[in-house]
Amino acid sequence: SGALDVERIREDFPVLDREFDGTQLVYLDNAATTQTPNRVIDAIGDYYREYNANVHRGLHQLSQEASIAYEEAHDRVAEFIGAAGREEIVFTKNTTESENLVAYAWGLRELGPGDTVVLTEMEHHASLVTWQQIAERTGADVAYIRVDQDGYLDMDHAREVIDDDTAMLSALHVSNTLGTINPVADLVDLAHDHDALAFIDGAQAVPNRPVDVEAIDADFYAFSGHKMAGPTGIGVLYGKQHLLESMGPFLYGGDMIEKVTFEESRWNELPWKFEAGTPSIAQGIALAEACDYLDEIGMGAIARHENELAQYALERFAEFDDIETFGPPAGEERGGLVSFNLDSVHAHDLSSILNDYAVAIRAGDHCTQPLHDKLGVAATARASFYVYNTREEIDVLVEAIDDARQLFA
Ligand SMILES: Cc1ncc(COP(=O)(O)O)c(CN[C@@H]2CONC2=O)c1O
Repeated sequence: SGALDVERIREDFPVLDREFDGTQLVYLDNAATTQTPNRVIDAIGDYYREYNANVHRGLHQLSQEASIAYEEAHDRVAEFIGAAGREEIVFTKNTTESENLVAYAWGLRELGPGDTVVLTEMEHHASLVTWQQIAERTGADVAYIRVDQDGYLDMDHAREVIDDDTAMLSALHVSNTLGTINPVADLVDLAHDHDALAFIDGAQAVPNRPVDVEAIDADFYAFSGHKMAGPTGIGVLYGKQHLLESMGPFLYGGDMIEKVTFEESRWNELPWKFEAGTPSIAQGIALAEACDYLDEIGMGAIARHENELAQYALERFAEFDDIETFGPPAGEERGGLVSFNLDSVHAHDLSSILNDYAVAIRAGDHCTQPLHDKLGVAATARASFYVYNTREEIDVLVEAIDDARQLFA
């Protein structure tokens, strides 16, 4: 579809009308969390107002309605990412829990001395720390695919690092710090060439661009609802059915069982085996609504819009010789974010000054401390864009940065 009708889209997001001391909010922290459209907010309200009940088919009408809506939300998410069906869609709390589920339920049992988990230098702590810990517990090793000076994965190094000792590759689809879009299908092929599994962290991809997990051929794929116009408290783990069937549960308790005796327990069918206890029912139902909302805009159009804004931000930043930007060079496609530093002002100071102008960005390490060490910076400022952002908002950001520059001159 064509360009986004941003003005019309903005009407769906009440929070964008916020003003601080008469200054209109400019929300540019979407890689951290996106705002929530009325339709998604209403989906949550409707659940609690009209059919709040515990799920897994209690024998009364409300529970039937809640169960069906919650289960069908899995079908909708499967369709959104090109998965076969609900058996491959586990609802978790967030991307982090999805990563931990695989690390514990697959890694603890399958990894041992001599095995290697291959990560990338740009990994988010959700995967990097998780696999680092599981490797330590199992005696496995961890290796990192290098990132080059333009913020791209060094694929020659990837071909070297991924070898017959590799048991698992865990890689970002899109970097939340660099904006780099990784060649995930090629990475998965490399892992499969060496009989390794591949886990793709899609937290910054599913919300922002078309994702087809079967085309990528990922064994596992994770993302969060709150980064795709959905609520917090809901994340997704996609897993190939035969792998999820072969894995033991991650969390134990009610709903994830089929039969329990004093001697033993048998597990429920997929995906419920991995959904112990009362799930985030309203959030799961609202996530399906978010999928509808985004599909109506068009994921391809969203990716183009975000890249255009990122390129415009790079263009504006390039007007100043004291702004260093990170990630792929201007003109090369990237995710909808730009991390940058202003020479004379620490990212934290810049972020708090921008807040005085009602401009919301994020400053820090973005849960990629090893990458920041490699970049030689303690922190970066990051502007990240979504469907409701405009070029004019980037102009406001640049003007506010200029005021900050004067303040510290
Ligand atoms: C690439 C990536 N992986 C995993 C996560 C973890 O997601 P959850 O917090 O939903 O488990 C994030 C969150 N992004 C962080 C959160 O804030 N700012 C960021 O860039 C992320 O960007």
